[in-house]
Amino acid sequence: MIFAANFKMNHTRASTKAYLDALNQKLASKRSEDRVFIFPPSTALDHYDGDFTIGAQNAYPEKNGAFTGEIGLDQLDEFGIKTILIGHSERRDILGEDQALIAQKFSYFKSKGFEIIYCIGEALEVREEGEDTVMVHLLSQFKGIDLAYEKLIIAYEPIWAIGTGRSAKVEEIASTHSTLKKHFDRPLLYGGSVKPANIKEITAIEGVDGVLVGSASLEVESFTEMIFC
Ligand SMILES: O=C[C@H](O)COP(=O)(O)O
Repeated sequence: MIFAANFKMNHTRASTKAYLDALNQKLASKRSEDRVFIFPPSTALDHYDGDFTIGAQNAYPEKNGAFTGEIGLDQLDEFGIKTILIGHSERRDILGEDQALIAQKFSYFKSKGFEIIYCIGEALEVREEGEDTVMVHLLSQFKGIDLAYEKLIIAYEPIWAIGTGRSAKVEEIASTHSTLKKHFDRPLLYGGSVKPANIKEITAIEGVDGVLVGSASLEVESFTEMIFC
């Protein structure tokens, strides 16, 4: 099982270090087959020792250059970062990343051998049109994405469940994951209001290979409670 924490625009260098120190103490008894990823803000990227993988929430698909406000490969290399989130709905909807840029990022970081957690998800109005419409939308988000890439992990995150405290229903997750998995043979995470109260039922669903957690990962106690569920 994969447990990934996306801090989004939360935590600092200091609080991330404190979080990871506390996490390390708890991971000693982690199931060996489980993997833990932490995606802190870019300002907190650094070399950290521990049984977890640190990843970048975002980066520009260039080594370096005139890209004001961005970080690129050079800045990730400095801290040995080789894992990245791409396609998160907040990058798509708030930061305006279109599929062309997302695919460009995917191709670039794939060419550099990065492990990629690639995010897809639909808005409520798409979900309300039914499963067939949802699937057409989700599959459209794979345009330009190599689904056979061996370092690819996919995260299905219904946008209407993100940050709402209400995850998708078990049957919705089961059905969507089952259909998606007909299109690729890669780990598939669920994200969208995962928390200690629902982690057991969500990770028990066939086709769920892990979770990508936002709000409920911000406190180390909550995140580790889910890892040891
Ligand atoms: O990347 C994490 C997802 O956006 C889920 O966020 P959430 O757990 O706060 O709903």
